[in-house]
Amino acid sequence: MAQQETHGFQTEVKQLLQLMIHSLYSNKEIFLRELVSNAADAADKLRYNALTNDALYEGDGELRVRVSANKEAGTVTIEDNGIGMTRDGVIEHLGTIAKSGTAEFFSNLSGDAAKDSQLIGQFGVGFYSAFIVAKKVAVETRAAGHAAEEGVKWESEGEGEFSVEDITKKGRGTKITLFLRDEEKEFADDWRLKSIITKYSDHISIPVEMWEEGKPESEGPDGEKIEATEGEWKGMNKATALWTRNKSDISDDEYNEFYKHVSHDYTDPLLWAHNRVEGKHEYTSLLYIPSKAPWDLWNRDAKQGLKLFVQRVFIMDDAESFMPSYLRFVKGLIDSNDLPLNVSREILQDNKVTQSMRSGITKRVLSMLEKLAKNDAEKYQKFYAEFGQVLKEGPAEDFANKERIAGLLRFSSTNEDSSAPTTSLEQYIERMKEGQEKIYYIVADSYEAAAHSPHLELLRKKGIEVILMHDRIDEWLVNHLNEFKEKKLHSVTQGDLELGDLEDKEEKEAAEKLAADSEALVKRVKNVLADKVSDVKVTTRLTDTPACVVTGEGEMSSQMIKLMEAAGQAVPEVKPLFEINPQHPLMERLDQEQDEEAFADWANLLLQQAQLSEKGSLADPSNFIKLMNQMLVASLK
Ligand SMILES: Nc1ncnc2c1ncn2[C@@H]1O[C@H](COP(=O)(O)OP(=O)(O)OP(=O)(O)O)[C@@H](O)[C@H]1O
Repeated sequence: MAQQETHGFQTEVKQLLQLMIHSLYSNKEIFLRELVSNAADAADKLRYNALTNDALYEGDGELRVRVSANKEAGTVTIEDNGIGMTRDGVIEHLGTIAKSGTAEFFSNLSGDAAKDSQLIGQFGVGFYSAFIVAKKVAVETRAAGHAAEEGVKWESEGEGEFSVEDITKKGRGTKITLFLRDEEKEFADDWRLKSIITKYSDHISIPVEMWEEGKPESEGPDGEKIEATEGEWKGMNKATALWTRNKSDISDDEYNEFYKHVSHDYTDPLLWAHNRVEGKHEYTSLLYIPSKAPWDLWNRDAKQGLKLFVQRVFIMDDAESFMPSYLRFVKGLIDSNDLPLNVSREILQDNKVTQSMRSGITKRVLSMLEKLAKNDAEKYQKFYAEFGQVLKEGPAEDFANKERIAGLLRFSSTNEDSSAPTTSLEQYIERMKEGQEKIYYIVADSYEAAAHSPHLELLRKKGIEVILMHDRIDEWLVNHLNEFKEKKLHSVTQGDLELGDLEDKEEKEAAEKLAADSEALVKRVKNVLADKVSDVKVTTRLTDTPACVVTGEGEMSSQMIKLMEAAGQAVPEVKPLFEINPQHPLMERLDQEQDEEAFADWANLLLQQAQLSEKGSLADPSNFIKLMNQMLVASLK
């Protein structure tokens, strides 16, 4: 059945090909890194499958990849004896992109080559990068364990379609031939290929070989005879698994290249930690923090996790059981000596060894970040800008490490004039006023809304710092983070301000006197707003604003209500507490209003104003405008 078929590429593949050719031209040589990387993965997969079926080796267990060039023909060939592909595999893997969220990713590209090339790099170009330099690519492959006649040849010019055809291929594995574009013929050169391989492939754990021509018999400098040598395939790389080597023998470049191999990322990592752990469980971990967030960081179905090896044998990609979700940006691998070689995802899920390793690895990442924050604040800021939001999921997810995670968080604060998150809770505590016992914070929709909130008036006047939270996740965060270093976190928009010793005796007395003097006003306001508010009180937090609304301690905050409403959830009606500032001219004016109807209008207007400032919207905006206009007309008379 030597049938040849033509297939169309999945739309996203066409887009990827287009974009790649146009945006990665300044970094063409990566095609070799990607293809050698795939060959090494194919060798890993074969080894894994052969664990339970030794026959797959077909008598050839020396896995390697060979790279060669043909100058006359203008071709480069990369050939491996790894797992190979079946006909169905070829059509699936070399015709589609299997990552979830791919279509969405492509719809977000801007069309600006420079910007898109960054994104494409993060997306991972893989096999298709062959078309950066090739006008045509031929893949001949045969899956391990299948008959020689079950080989397949895939061919494409990288435009809309590709063909597949049955062939006979004696050797197992995959041979990829690149027919170079005229302007890329420089790559069909052994020296050029060799220099790229040495740059990119030292960390690859199987030999990457090139053909070395034999030399005829010759004469040495003293006339002695030098024997002829035969041509042979020679390894160009160290070919030992990088993580098994001594740290001191591994260069930064090698760590960087290895990162690109395991992560399919395109940029250098920000940071890594390589450790051999001994004791109850033995394992090696090589953990990387990327410098850029991947495109699918927020995609629920995105693959995450570490590459898992057991006694140096590759077991699986994306082993998610070793890392909590709030550290899902960490890439790298672990190599365990304690897990069985036939371990599966299911077994990993509730396994004592996994749990103990997970706890060790989590702590390792946290200390890596703590060290970075301490030693290189600038680099930490870079990290935080990419992954801070994810880290904020930590306190809710990982109770045992709550305090350490909280220590890694950064916020905007009234201590700074910028929205940049640079304040740590530790710094906040260091700057706390004498007598201050709580960490004050506010959560709002934006930095501006938080920084300009009337709830901060008194605190600002007293020089008390407030943490300004304005990320979507912050409300969720403070729901799970009640204290840090034994200091309670206290919302300035909920319940009493609770200034404790920050208020001196005279202030307290003055406040009590004001409250007593305003009793009548409070009562009148309560009367007219009875069905709209839970209570009316004299404020302790305002100085320049006539009134504000707050929610009670333990009640749902207005920010939480907003989030739930936005998510389309039913929210129980919570009546706010209305706080008035009797010293404000508007309140003084209200106090003197004799006409009860006008008084009610004023009170309603002030309540709606306070709600608008708190929520950014009103349930009945036209009523607000009507009242407002009514007042304006009255003032014109
Ligand atoms: N030399 C090879 N031998 C066997 N299978 C291969 C080989 N090269 C590619 N494949 C198959 O094709 C798939 C797609 O490869 P491709 O390089 O496009 O993506 P990837 O390696 O899965 O991920 P990424 O795009 O992030 O590099 C691989 O997952 C693998 O199944």
